[in-house]
Amino acid sequence: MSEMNDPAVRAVESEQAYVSSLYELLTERLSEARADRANVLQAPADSAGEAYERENAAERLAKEIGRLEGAAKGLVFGRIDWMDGTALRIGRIGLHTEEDDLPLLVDWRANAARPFYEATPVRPMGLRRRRHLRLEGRTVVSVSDELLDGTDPTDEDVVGDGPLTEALSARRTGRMHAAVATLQSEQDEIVRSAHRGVTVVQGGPGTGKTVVALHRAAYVLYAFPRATEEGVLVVGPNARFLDYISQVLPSLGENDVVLATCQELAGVSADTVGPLDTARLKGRSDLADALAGLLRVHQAPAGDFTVRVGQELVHLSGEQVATARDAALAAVPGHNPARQVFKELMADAVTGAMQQDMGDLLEEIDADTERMTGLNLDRFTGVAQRRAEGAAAPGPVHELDLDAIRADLLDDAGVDRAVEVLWPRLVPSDLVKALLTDADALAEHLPRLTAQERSLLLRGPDDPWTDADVPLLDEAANLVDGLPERTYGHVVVDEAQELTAMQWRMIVHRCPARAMTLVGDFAQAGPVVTARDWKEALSPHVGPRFTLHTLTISYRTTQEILESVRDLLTRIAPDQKPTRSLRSGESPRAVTTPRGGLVPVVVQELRAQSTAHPGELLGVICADTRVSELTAQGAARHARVVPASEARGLEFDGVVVMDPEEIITARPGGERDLYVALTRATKRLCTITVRPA
Ligand SMILES: Nc1ncnc2c1ncn2[C@@H]1O[C@H](COP(=O)(O)OP(=O)(O)OP(=O)(O)O)[C@@H](O)[C@H]1O
Repeated sequence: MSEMNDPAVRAVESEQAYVSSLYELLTERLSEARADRANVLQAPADSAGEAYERENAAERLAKEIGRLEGAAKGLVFGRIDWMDGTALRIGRIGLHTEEDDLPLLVDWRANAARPFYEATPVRPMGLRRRRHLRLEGRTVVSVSDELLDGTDPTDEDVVGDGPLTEALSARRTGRMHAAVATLQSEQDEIVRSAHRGVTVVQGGPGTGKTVVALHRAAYVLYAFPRATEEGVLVVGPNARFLDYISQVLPSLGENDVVLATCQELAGVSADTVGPLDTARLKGRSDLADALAGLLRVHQAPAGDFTVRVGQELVHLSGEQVATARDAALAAVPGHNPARQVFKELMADAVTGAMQQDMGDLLEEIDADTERMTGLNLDRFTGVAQRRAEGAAAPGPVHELDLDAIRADLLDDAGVDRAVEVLWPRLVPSDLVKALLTDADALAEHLPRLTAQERSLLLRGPDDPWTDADVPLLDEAANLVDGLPERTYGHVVVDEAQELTAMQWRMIVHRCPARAMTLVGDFAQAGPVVTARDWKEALSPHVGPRFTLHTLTISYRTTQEILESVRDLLTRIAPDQKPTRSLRSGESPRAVTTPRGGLVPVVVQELRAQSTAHPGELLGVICADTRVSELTAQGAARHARVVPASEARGLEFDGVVVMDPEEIITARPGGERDLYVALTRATKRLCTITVRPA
């Protein structure tokens, strides 16, 4: 068959013409946006308002430019043909000509694109064919078709290897790529879900939880205007992981999503890692109650209030103070903002008391004068007349300028000192210190902990903050200064099984609408977490209001590797159904070595693998304490050296796991760390075990 008669070649050529026109349109849109931005920036601004408008317009256009640039790679990847002969191209963003409202390219998130992901031969949704296009740069290099209506292929169809197989067999690059062209229907269903509350996605290693989380973030931005307005946040377990996923959303044309670890959210840097037992305790929500309890001690717990105004001492009773306290607490969240309200209420109460005193005094004078002279002073001051005309109280002391007195009171240093005694201004970190450096405060506010547990929490005043202190500092900031400055319309949490109760509080404070997508796997939980399932983890924060989905097919870990970890999985998560894999590959290899030779054998294995499989991404996962030794011995020349505690979510073509026993014993829950380490490879796994002496 000559090339021209080859349906694959013809299909590529005809798609190329269409794809080229789409790229031309994209280039045109980009030039327009760039020119508009240049014009906006050059336009004169005659007032601050105009300058502000100009800045906003320039920012909007910069975002649009970023969106178009981000979508350029792999701009179009799909086409669906209906049985009636019409067709739609599916891509990372939508594009249409100005004259014509009909899109030349449909955004993958649009309803019209749904059949591309959902149609099957059993339920073709009106489709005859689904076509995948593979592009290199702007060139179409292959197409591959699936026929959905049961008809035989014609000369126009190119039925071949599925694009999923192709995507899965591609080499890993160390960065995750969008899976928008090959999202599977069980994944797509969650990504496109209309549910706006809390969606939980669980599934074994490599089942695409991260893929679902990130595509869901992009979908939410497209489909839910409130999320676009208020922003989307993606939380990941560490900087290494965030770096791994960082390109996915920009490649879907979404540059505005905030990616952060919990530490970054709190804006606190704490490089020290504290002991695990302590960290586990600090993750409990009892700590939030303790901080709130300690704070109440600083919010006018009891007592009266006396302040000097001019020559007068004005006194408010404990009861009046308590009324002001309760009203201030109800008025605004946060101790410091509520302090201002408290102060204002106290100023009101003081002026009220003065008014009362003055009224009593004047009435006494009136009565005395009238008794002694027969004169009615009210008549002379015109008060009686004003009263008759219906003027509002305050009656006889109308002449006192209460507003001025109140303003003076609010500015008065003496008043501030008196308020400070009842309701001191606080610094959030001081509140945490006040709790953790004082054995009595710990005993009073953490009655449910044992004395030994409390002693684990006790710290010196100058000890550095640890990573487990971060959520406490954030909680304190919330209690002291009020809600976080930045909140989001939708929050996505990856490796969500890793969050402690205190970290969940951080997330929930930033998501007032409680619209969240949470993905994770409790079989992979680290040692700090105490919850064992979603209900336990989430119910204190969102109650029973979450929907749970389970992904069942692994796209990373080969069937052989999954089988080799089956016993381990039964031990760490007896209730979990084993995952089935789409991939098969080599059987995992196990190498044993005497203890002394461990590191050289690992480095030798890495060297051998990197030579045998050039261009592939190789990782070596070891107990955390071994990272520097391995690096010093040259492991990093052949592979990425990953501490077991940071392997969650990552993937490599080949993985060498160094000394599984050491990973198990390195920290509590070490078998789960090992399970994570063993399930990171897409192709080959080698474990290097120490032979007993
Ligand atoms: N529909 C898909 N098309 C192409 N690749 C996919 C698809 N779904 C998942 N993958 C790939 O499978 C691999 C595993 O996916 P992902 O990291 O999302 O799994 P995970 O469930 O988050 O894994 P883990 O439990 O280890 O964190 C990734 O390389 C991802 O790109």
